[in-house]
Amino acid sequence: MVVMRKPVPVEEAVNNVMEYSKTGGSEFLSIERCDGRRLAEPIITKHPVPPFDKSPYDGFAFHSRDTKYASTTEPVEFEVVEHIGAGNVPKKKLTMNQATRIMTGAQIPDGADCVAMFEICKQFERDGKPYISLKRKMQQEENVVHKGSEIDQGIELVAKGTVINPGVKALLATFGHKSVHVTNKPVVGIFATGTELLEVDEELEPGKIRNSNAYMVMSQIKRAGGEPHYFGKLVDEFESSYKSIKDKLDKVDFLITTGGVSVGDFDLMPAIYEKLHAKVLFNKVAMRPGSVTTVATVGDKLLFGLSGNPSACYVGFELFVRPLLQRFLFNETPFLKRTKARLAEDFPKPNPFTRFVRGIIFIENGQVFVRLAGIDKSNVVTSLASTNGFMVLPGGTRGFTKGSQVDVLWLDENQGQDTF
Ligand SMILES: Nc1nc2c(c(=O)[nH]1)N[C@H]1C(S)=C(S)[C@@H](COP(=O)(O)OP(=O)(O)OC[C@H]3O[C@@H](n4cnc5c(N)ncnc54)[C@H](O)[C@@H]3O)O[C@H]1N2
Ligand code: MOO
Ligand SMILES: [Mg+2]
Repeated sequence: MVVMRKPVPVEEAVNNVMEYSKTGGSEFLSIERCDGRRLAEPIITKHPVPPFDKSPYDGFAFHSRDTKYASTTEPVEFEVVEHIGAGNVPKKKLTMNQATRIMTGAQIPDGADCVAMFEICKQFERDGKPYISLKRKMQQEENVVHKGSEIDQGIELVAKGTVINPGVKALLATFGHKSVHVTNKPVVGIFATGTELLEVDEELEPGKIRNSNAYMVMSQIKRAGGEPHYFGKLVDEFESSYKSIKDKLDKVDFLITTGGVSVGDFDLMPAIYEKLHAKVLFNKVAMRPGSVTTVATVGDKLLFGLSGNPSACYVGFELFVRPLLQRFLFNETPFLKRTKARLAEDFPKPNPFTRFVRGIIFIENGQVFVRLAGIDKSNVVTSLASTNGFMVLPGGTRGFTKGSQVDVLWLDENQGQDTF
């Protein structure tokens, strides 16, 4: 007789799993190879930015007091005593009515407090020497970018756990990080269970299907910042499956199996958990799809028994595995981003359990909408390719009409949130 399982509310199940979360270690990577990884330490400014007073324009630097009486009728004249480009340091200290020809990004010479752009200066020569004249007053500090005006030294700019994007990269380079301290990727092992499974390069045979879950889950692991280790597929045979799973447990940070978690005669995972002396946190969640999702611990390792049905497997990963991987990577907002969206079509099915419908979230006229990505069945695989989020339809409802407001979870969004 099949033992009845007690469904746990999804939020309770997620929070229960998160109690077993752990953070990972860290490693150094070259600045060229750290894209998409997360910082293992904050970026703290090592020096002021900019590190010296500089010119924002190509023009002439001089002292503004010399322009006090400048006008269209009485232009002021400066002798140009030096010429510097960015990267060169001015050697001359300017005195009255002297100017330096200066390029964008070059250091302001001593004795100057402003820069006039080429466009407002008239250039000429007298006795073989370069001169300029100017018909307007300049303000003190006009067109000077001051040392530290962007940011001072010793300030935390980017928090630990932040994803290294091109902007973060610019800061790493600005402050001289040739190698970057990043969080380790969690190593996630995968077994796909099922005698019916063929490998991806095998021809179809009667009663068999190709193993899509393993490749889908590997890709989900990568998207969540982890490193997948695929250990192959297991036929539904107890001893060999038990042994393979036991052998690999201490080689990974997390272990995922797909299939074999329900109540079928060849669903071996419940018996395998028992023989492993695993503590089963739950084996039924009040949600669709993925109600059979099982999470267990063996020592300090978490085992995720995801459903064999592709859509259920996909949802189970995003709700239960992803936040743990994010936490491992020091992400302070490990849960999927949740916002409101309007249903772009009717969804007439009643919901005994909370439903996570694979959806396409889109924006039209500034409003967020969501529509079905395809057939809403646990055993389908075809709706997953266009899925970019889940509609969250609460249990105990009789369906939803077009235009209703529902919660959506965003899958491609890096900016998560700190609660489920
Ligand atoms: N009497 C009951 N039967 C079922 C229940 C139940 O409560 N009582 N739950 C149903 C629900 S809900 C789901 S979901 C499935 C879960 O099944 P399992 O997790 O045990 O998975 P399997 O039986 O191994 O396979 C189910 C289905 O998925 C296909 N599959 C498996 N692995 C893969 C793979 N790697 N790639 C692609 N497809 C895969 C498999 O061939 C089956 O068709 O149980 C219901 N039954
Ligand atoms: O676990 Mo099942 O996915 O509810 O169809
Ligand atoms: Mg089964």
